[in-house]
Amino acid sequence: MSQPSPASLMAIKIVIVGAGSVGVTTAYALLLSGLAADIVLIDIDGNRAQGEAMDLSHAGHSAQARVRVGEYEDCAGAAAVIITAGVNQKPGQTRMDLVKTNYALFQDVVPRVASNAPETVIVVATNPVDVLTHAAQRLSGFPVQRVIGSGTAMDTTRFRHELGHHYGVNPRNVHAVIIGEHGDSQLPVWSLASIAGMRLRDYCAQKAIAYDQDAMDACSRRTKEAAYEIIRRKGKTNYGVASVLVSIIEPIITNSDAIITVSRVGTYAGVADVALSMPCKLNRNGAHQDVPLLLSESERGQLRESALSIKSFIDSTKVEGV
Ligand SMILES: NC(=O)C1=CN([C@@H]2O[C@H](COP(=O)(O)OP(=O)(O)OC[C@H]3O[C@@H](n4cnc5c(N)ncnc54)[C@H](O)[C@@H]3O)[C@@H](O)[C@H]2O)C=CC1
Ligand SMILES: CC(=O)C(=O)O
Repeated sequence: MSQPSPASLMAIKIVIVGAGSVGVTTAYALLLSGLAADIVLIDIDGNRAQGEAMDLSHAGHSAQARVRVGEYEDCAGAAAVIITAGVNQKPGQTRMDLVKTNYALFQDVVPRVASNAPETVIVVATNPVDVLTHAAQRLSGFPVQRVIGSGTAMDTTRFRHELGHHYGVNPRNVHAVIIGEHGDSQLPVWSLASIAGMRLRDYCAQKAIAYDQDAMDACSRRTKEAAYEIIRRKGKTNYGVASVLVSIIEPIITNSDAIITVSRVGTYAGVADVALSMPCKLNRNGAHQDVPLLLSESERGQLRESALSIKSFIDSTKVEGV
């Protein structure tokens, strides 16, 4: 697969549905990345979106790149459509508390995206992201690989940050993933976590330091609770997710086969027709699960619990006939 030239990158259009906090921070990060020439914001509050687009336009560092307000017809020809529209958590709420409101919104938004951009890749950020990734796939009728939830890419970033801080290494050089739900039933894959090609216990042995299980548990606990802690203090999260969304968009645009933990519809630990996060290969055709992750028995059990939990919320949206 060939990489697009800088000239063809400049023809790339990305649409962001939802010009709230996550949407505009993502537009800003995308603009500064230089990956897209045409960034289109769609929001029910057209006036505010217009103001955001005007402000963002002045932040571009390329005369060719622009940010503008659009309608659903502008999704035509987009390399990806990112959906960030919807209510966010208030302090103390879980992501699943948002399901009813945001599912209803997806019933309106997704068919309009899909009918105008039948070849695009949909990237879902709205919470609860796994349930809504499943909804977006069903409502769009797209193949599963072309509907991606940002999923635990966010949690994996936080987890690597925690481990990198603990071991004193750059988080980019920590190979460790969070899988399952982008939410309370997520799980760290300790059996595969490594630094410098060594599993964590071997890394500690080689460094002649103790492997501290309590410290590791604290890293995964802080990862799981990060959004709650941030929302308790500032009412929302936006910078981390914007950066993660750009890292998901980049391999779609550049067709570069990056491996990222994103959410996708599939069968996981024996639970069929559910969306959750596993490491996927990302390219212009979406997210591909080529190789099943080698999990320990207990990790597989936890993954099944996570899948069943998400599935129960997916089923609740079906029961209500929405
Ligand atoms: N996946 C992740 O890691 C993260 C997900 N989120 C989620 O992203 C979503 C958005 O969060 P924020 O940007 O903070 O909320 P926000 O309230 O700042 O923005 C939401 C935007 O959606 C727009 N909107 C509402 N209904 C719409 C419709 N029918 N069509 C088009 N636009 C519509 C609103 O006008 C508003 O501009 C929430 O569900 C939140 O939980 C937030 C942070 C991280
Ligand atoms: C809000 C949310 O889902 C997050 O920051 O992880």
